[in-house]
Formats: sequence, C-alpha cells, structure tokens
Amino acid sequence: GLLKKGLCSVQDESAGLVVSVVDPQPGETIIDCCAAPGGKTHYMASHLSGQVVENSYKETAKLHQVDGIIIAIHADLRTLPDSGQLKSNKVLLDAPCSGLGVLSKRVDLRWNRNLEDMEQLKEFQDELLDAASKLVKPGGVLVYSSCSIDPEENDDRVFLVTHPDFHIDPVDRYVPPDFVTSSGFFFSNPVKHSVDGSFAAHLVRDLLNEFPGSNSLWLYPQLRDIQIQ
Ligand SMILES: C[S@@+](CC[C@H](N)C(=O)[O-])C[C@H]1O[C@@H](n2cnc3c(N)ncnc32)[C@H](O)[C@@H]1O
Repeated sequence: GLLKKGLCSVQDESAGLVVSVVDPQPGETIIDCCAAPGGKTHYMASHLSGQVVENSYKETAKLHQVDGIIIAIHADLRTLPDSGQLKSNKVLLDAPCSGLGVLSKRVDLRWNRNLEDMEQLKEFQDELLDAASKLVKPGGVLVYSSCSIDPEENDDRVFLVTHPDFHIDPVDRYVPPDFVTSSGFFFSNPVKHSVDGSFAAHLVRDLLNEFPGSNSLWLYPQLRDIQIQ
C-alpha cells in the first residue's frame, strides 16, 4: 500500500497543528532545527514553493516530491550559529523532549524516564533554544515546540527573560481557540482533545534590538530613515 511504499505518512493531528503555528507560506525559507525523522519538515514543505532547510536528512523527500524544496544539513544545532551565515525569517525548534505527550504511542517512556534525565533535558532544551534564536532574522519568528505536557519543558522554557528581544505572539490566528492557552501558546491535551499532547510558542524577534551599536543607520526598508542613537 501507499504507506509501505513511503508515498504517504501518518501524523498525529497535534503535530499538524504545530505546523499550523509555523504557518508556512509559499516562497518562504524555514529552518527546521531538529528535523529528524522529518515528519513536520515534509508537511511544511508541502505548503511551500520556497525552501525548508532541515537539520537532518530524509530519503522520502523524493517520494513525497518535496526533495527540490528541502535542503538537508547534518549538524549539531548548537554549532550552526557560529558560522553566522544561516539565518531565516522562520525557524522551527521541535525540541528533543520527554515525550510525555505521546505516552499513548510510546508506552515504554513510563519506565524510561527519571528526574535526573529531566533536569539534563531542560538544560539541553535551553541550549538548543539559545542556538535556534540566533538563526532568526530581526522581525522573524521562532516556533518552539515539544511533544510534552510538562510545563517545565513548555511554558517554562520560553526564554523571554534571557532574550528580551523576543516577544510572544498569541497563536489564536493559527489554531482553533480550544487549543490556545491563556498565555497565547498552543497546547493540546490528550485527555481533553483526544490527540497527542503538544506545545508550541510563536515568538517574534523585535526589529530594534538588532542594532545595539551607536549611530548606526537602520537598514530595514520600512524604517530606513530612523537614526539609532
Ligand atoms: C522531537 S524530535 C523532532 C521530530 C521532527 N521534528 C518530526 O516532526 O519528525 C527531536 C529531534 O532532535 C534531534 N536532535 C537531538 N539533538 C540535536 C542537536 N544537538 N542538533 C540537532 N538535532 C538534534 C534528534 O535527532 C530528534 O530526532
């Protein structure tokens, strides 16, 4: 059948809703920082006529006829910003997480997690978030997502204190109201919504903070005449 040939793949609705939060538009370039195994990459690519730069590789791109759209980079995300070359208006960080939102499919996780792992995981998520934030152009969007229902991996990881140049853009434009939290995040609850548990924050990088230097001229077309002191 189609599945066996790799011509179609099945994803939980909650994964699709994370892509809705990214809101891929034709012509855009999106950096998918933690792409493997590539489910969201392929779904995003199906919306685009531009590029998805994914930090992994997937043969099935050919089968799904999106191989011309996806550029794969094999690298540890934490080393990528050092080159300073790769930046985009849209960046997705679908972070490695405890998987506590997908226990219905990953029954083994109940026995494979301990508190020490969780602490390390949160530190790792912060490192990845920091690296992903450096790939976002001023005015661009960073979507941080997880398939966990643990607030410590979700709301608590949103890094506004350490990255004041980002602000939360509420997701109510992208997903049905029932999935929008009071803080403006996307959250699916397996008990309430009968789908996997997922989280996504739509974070926008401010335009102004990119220019800390004195007397630099603002280069962005819409604000070209403003002098920064
Ligand atoms: C939650 S999964 C991503 C799922 C994927 N977005 C999808 O929809 O198919 C997180 C992925 O991050 C990748 N990963 C872990 N550490 C990484 C790192 N330092 N740099 C880049 N990717 C990493 C792992 O390979 C793992 O598959």
